[in-house]
Amino acid sequence: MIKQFLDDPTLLLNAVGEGIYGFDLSGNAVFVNPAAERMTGWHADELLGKKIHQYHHHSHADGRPYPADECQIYCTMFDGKHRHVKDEVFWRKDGSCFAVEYTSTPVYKNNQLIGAVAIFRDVSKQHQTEHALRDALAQVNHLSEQLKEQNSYLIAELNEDWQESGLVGKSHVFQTMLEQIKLVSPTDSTVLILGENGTGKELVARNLHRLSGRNGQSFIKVNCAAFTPSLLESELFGHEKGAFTGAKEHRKGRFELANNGTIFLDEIGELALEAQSKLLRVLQEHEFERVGSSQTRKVNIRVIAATNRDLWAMVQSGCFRIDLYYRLNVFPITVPPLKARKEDIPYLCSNLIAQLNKRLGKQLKGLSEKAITKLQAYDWPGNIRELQNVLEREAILSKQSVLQLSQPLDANASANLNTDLSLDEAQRQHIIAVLELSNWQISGSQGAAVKLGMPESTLRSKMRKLMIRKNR
Ligand SMILES: Nc1ncnc2c1ncn2[C@@H]1O[C@H](COP(=O)(O)OP(=O)(O)OP(=O)(O)O)[C@@H](O)[C@H]1O
Repeated sequence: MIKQFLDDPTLLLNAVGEGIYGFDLSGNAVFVNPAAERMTGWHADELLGKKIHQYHHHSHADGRPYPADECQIYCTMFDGKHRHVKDEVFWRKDGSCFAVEYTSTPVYKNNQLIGAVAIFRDVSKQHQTEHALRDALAQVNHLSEQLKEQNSYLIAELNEDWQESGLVGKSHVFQTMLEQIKLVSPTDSTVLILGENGTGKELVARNLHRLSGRNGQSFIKVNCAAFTPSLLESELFGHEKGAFTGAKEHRKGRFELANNGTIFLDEIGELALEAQSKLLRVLQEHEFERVGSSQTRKVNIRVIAATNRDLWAMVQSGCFRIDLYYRLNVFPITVPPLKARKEDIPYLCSNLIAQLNKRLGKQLKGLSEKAITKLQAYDWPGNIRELQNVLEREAILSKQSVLQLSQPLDANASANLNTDLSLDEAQRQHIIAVLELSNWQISGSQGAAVKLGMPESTLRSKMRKLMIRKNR
């Protein structure tokens, strides 16, 4: 059996699936196997003894001529080196061509180069598959871009539902809080809103009022930390003319203004003990007197209070009246800090950026994925207010419509970074940033002077002093 193959080695060469051409040193065909015949359409007797480069290899795929002295197979016949070629075509007898991958190997007899053998494969199917794959990949990329755009559109749509409430968040903790709001808002119960600074306590209070039967009436806010104890009393209960120095006219207090509506006592933990007793009376009896008056007035109000303090600890240390504590703590709602609901950050950003676009007259599309990851890795001690500030800073500085967050998130870190700047230099940089934002327009409602809150003439003289000029 083996002997049969040894007697006629062409049996094996004729059986292989690859095309095989043998050449002598003049480039004439000395062997053509049946697979080569099938692939090219040229029969062996048409090629043997001829320079077959002219038959199957005369041009490149784009039609440019392929001179024989550049032919990689012929080169092997001259330099005796092996070659592996991938991006060429062979021409068929019918004038069409097909992509080939071939090797060109020198043939030696007694250490002397006597010719070359080219072994080739039709790789047009492989190329077609590769092209199809490349097309499919391009289509997938295109679709994924489209999806991303639609996704941000969907986020915006989603926020439309929330626009009225302003309360944005899908996280479990936040949804639980929204449920509580829905449950308690139609009642007249006193609500105590607890939570860190900037978490959205005021927004919750406004929504409690909006969803209540009192929503056609006033919502009156009092910031208990903003007044001295004596001023706060007149602020809450009003005063009569001449009740104290400076009381030139009688004035209604916030409780009277809130009659039939809602009063929101923000920062209730800052209330002085004396004011606490007076407040307790209103909450218990729904009545009070204006400062300087003995006339008792009755009001119908719903009370919502908020604090970022631990009121119970204040009760224990004697700074907060226990009876007032129990009066207020009827239905407590805790607003979660941002770090406890980081999955809400993309929704919040989408909403906050929409607000910034309106306010700053920008057309920001959103944040890059990297930026969102950066925001989610941060702990947000200042909560949503801090997030708002970061986005606003970035919106002012960014020249791109998709924010990348180039600035450090921690405002203290950025302040530290800037301590090296002189006051003039810090002013210079800020003015340039605002000018850039205003397209170097100084006057008008969209101009830099308005944004910087200074008269045009002051801005112009500052620009001269700080040598600020548009670089163009
Ligand atoms: N869920 C939310 N979605 C979108 N914006 C929010 C949300 N909660 C709060 N904000 C925004 O964050 C900012 C801070 O909210 P708010 O003033 O209600 O917080 P606060 O807890 O009352 O703060 P403070 O304790 O400092 O008074 C506001 O501009 C508010 O519109």
